[in-house]
Amino acid sequence: MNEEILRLEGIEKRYNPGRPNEVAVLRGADLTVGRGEVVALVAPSGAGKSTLLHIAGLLDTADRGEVAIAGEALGAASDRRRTILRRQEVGFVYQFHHLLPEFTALENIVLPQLANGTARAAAEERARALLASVGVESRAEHRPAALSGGEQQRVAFCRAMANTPKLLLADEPTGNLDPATSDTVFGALMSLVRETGLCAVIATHNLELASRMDRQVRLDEGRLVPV
Ligand SMILES: Nc1ncnc2c1ncn2[C@@H]1O[C@H](COP(=O)(O)OP(=O)(O)OP(=O)(O)O)[C@@H](O)[C@H]1O
Repeated sequence: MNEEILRLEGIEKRYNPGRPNEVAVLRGADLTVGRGEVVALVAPSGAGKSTLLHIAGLLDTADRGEVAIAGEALGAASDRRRTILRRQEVGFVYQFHHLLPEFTALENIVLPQLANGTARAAAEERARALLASVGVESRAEHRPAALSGGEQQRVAFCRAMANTPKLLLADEPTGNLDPATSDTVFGALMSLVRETGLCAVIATHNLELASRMDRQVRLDEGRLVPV
């Protein structure tokens, strides 16, 4: 395997522990993904895909188990360290774009870079290059509401890539698009990922899209098994 970018080991997660509505979602999930590798995460609705991605992306914590990003084990890391790593090394894409409605496409990609300490001119240059790489450079000055669903999602990919993360996590990134648009937009995402040599974990219900990734894993009773 290439350099290890993401390692999940023995991840356990319950919601509402000790209550009648307790649900043990993850029960010892293991996954290791290397640089340049794209893994499809497939599972029925409610199996825990979002929970797993949130833990992998340091948005949530596991009850047990270890998360390591780019070789750094985060079990004992401070909240501050987790926030820095999340901002610098992880990009997220969701089913719905979550772009800031009052800002243009360009600004939506510039802002995370400014928050990360990049100078404005460099941030704008990178944002324009990213938009061009997914074919929406002509939409740079539009606000999200003036973009089609497929364009919004491409801009969301660019935002996820804004700070040149090592790890991209995507939760049903084309789940809200019609099949033809989903296909084109997924193609744009894959080219962007391939060009940058990113490591990616992409949750999808779409088995055809899953088959276009390097390998597939399935969540089965809280554990990850190869497909
Ligand atoms: N904050 C929470 N509190 C209680 N239960 C939760 C919480 N978040 C998720 N769950 C439950 O945990 C289980 C896994 O949820 P999760 O969203 O991770 O699944 P998923 O595989 O991503 O589903 P989908 O494909 O429908 O998005 C579900 O049964 C869900 O109801």
